[in-house]
Amino acid sequence: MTTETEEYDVVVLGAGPTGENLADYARSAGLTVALVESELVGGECSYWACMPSKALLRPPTALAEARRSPGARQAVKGPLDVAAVLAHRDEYASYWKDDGQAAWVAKEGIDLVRGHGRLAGERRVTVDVPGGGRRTLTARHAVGVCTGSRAAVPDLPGLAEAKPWTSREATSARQAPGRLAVVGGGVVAAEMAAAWQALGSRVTMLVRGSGLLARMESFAGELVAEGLTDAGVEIRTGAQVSEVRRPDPSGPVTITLADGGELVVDEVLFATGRAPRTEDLGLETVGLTPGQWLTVDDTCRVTDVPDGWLYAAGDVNHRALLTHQGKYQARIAGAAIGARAGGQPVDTARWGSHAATADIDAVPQVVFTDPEAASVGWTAEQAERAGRRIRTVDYDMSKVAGAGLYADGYRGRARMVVDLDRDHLLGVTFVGYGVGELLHSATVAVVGEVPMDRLWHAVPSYPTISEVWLRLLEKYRSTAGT
Ligand SMILES: Cc1cc2nc3c(=O)[nH]c(=O)nc-3n(C[C@H](O)[C@H](O)[C@H](O)COP(=O)(O)OP(=O)(O)OC[C@H]3O[C@@H](n4cnc5c(N)ncnc54)[C@H](O)[C@@H]3O)c2cc1C
Ligand SMILES: NC(=O)c1ccc[n+]([C@@H]2O[C@H](COP(=O)([O-])OP(=O)(O)OC[C@H]3O[C@@H](n4cnc5c(N)ncnc54)[C@H](O)[C@@H]3O)[C@@H](O)[C@H]2O)c1
Repeated sequence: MTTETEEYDVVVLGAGPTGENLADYARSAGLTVALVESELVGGECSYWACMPSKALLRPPTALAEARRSPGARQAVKGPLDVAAVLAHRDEYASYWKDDGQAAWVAKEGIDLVRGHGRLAGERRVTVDVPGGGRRTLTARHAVGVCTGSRAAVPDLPGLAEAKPWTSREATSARQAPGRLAVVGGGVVAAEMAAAWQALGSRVTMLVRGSGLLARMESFAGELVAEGLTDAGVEIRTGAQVSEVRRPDPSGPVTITLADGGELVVDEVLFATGRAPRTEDLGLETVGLTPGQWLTVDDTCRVTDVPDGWLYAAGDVNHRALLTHQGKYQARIAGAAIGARAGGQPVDTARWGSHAATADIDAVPQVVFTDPEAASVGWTAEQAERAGRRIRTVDYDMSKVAGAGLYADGYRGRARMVVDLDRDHLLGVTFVGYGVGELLHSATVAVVGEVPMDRLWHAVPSYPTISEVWLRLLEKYRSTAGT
């Protein structure tokens, strides 16, 4: 076993979107960087999450959009070409090969170290390299943990032996199962139910709560559920799975529910949340508990480790489990590491260059179902829980001229949450066709804390779906003081 020690300014564990960006920003600050990856450079997002899932969802949505447009509808003659969709997905997952991203890492002057990395005490990392052997890396300034998350599957009788799908199989499967059960009511569950129903499966969602997308405004889950039901998905709420059996490994799965009911399907997807990839990371060598999410300050420094050399960004710190937020944290942490290494001032004030702020107060998210659900910032309930004095304004998006032109029979709803004391928006939610691309306007308004009277002067183009902004603001002004 090799024990040679190699020294870098910064060692980054995990080359997902967060680790790649942290390495890049630390390198841009003039630091030497080693980036350690045990699977594929690009992480979950590139191969088993964002990219393949969106590649599966876009073609059915495009087809549905054509069918909602008179004239185009008549030109759509046949069904979805499932083989072509799956081929498109394979291309977007780079055929599960990371040559392109590894080449980018090399071009940026970052040293890629392949293998499983673990902390081995302060500023020290060991890497078990493929084919045997171990490398030891030390970091002069910082170690960044960007090891992401994995699917969390509950401990139910028979489940492990039944080999359920997780998000990995749901995004990489080569054919649609005849009958698919989806357990969970979050984003993965809703998106994957939409995708596989469109690709030919008969999908049943088993949701233990009362509806979908519980973290968004409740109308988001309701309208997305309506869309899924219209597409043929059966949604059972209040459905708690108690047991799963697959006696013949190549046969069907029997799911038993807590109320005694049974469901027989060809595959079952557990989309029941995420767990941190920290259980085999040597956390115990720096006084932390293996398997925990890593708590960080706003510069992404792990708070429970003295001397401020350990950073954690992306899913693993549990602040906002989204690629764009992991990359944002990486930009902030990379800049903070660079500034601290160079003895420069660090601006940790809210919205400062070294303080992640948006990942708590202004997280944008698009759920790529049909209709889409898009939100940024706080829901009315979150704002009220935080003790803010708010007013919510809702608008039926079907009344917007641009929405009617966009799709026949447009269905959708928008809400803005106004902070009455600070006079700006705390959150905005849009649900409807094509609203994903509308979301960034709301993100700018929330992050910029644009005063409501100034927002009035942000005139949306006619006739676009964005005109919903005008309608919301008109309603807000006409009901002022109510
Ligand atoms: C089905 C699905 C769809 C999604 N869709 C979206 C979307 O549309 N938009 C969006 O913003 N987010 C989406 N997400 C969330 C997004 O995938 C994650 O937020 C994102 O991947 C987190 O990036 P990360 O770099 O923190 O972690 P990851 O992408 O998980 O990368 C971590 C990397 O670390 C490596 N690693 C782990 N442990 C070690 C170790 N000990 N040594 C070396 N390497 C290690 C892993 O192999 C991996 O490559 C989706 C998630 C799922 C499951
Ligand atoms: N388009 C996007 O931005 C996108 C897409 C997919 C995933 N993601 C991100 O990935 C993360 C993971 O998504 P997710 O959907 O797996 O998690 P989630 O936390 O959003 O949803 C988990 C769901 O599973 C249910 N659940 C949890 N434990 C259960 C159990 N034991 N039995 C039955 N139901 C159970 C929860 O009630 C919830 O409905 C999210 O934070 C999400 O933001 C984002």
